[in-house]
Amino acid sequence: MIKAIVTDIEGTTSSLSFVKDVLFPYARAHLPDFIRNHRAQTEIKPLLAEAKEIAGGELDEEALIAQFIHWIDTDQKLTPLKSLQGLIWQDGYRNGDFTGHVYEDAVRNLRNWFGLGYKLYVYSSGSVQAQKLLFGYSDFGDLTPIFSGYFDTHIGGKKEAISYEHIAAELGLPAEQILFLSDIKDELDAARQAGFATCWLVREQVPDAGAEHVQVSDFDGIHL
Ligand SMILES: CSCCC(=O)C(=O)COP(=O)(O)O
Ligand SMILES: [Mg+2]
Repeated sequence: MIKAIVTDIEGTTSSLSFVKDVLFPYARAHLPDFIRNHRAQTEIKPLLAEAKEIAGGELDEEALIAQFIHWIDTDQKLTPLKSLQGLIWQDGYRNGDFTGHVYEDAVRNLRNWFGLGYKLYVYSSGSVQAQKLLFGYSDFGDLTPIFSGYFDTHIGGKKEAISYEHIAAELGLPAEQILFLSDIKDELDAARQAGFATCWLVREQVPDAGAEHVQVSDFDGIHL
């Protein structure tokens, strides 16, 4: 019996296009000045140091900026990049440059499940701050009250079964009582390996006849 639902964001609650065509370009455009203006701040310094370590070289500031831009362009799910993006997007949301895209069917069903007593969580490669911003400044207003918690790459990569084991431990629930929603098969495979129930959102994809996961075209197809 499902007691909690953990949802991915990009491609699941929210469109790929919002992330790729709105969020990533905004971060790409503002990242150079953001680093130049905030490099000495206590919140930023460790992110820059971690990024340099991942890049594996003694990068000066401009080379580091170029490295970050390359990581954005190649959609790398690296924790310091994701944290930095969250900080940059904060201004965009607060200034009203954009609101967080969430599909209507996702909002309606998440609200319904919340009302029925299911615990709702988010697990995304985007930082916890970025997740809270997207749902806090969503097209449907502030959706954060319906969520009980958020997980990002600090708990581990989304294609690693151990990450889902850690999430189940944090939730204090047996894995089989947790439903994971995602648009990426490798993530669903990892969750299934950890014992989670899974559901594959195939909104903009062709369904895969051979897949082990339940496939739905939107949240209306999910039956708990
Ligand atoms: C949290 S909003 C930005 C989404 C993002 O940066 C990203 O990498 C999407 O990853 P997801 O795990 O939600 O597919
Ligand atoms: Mg996704």
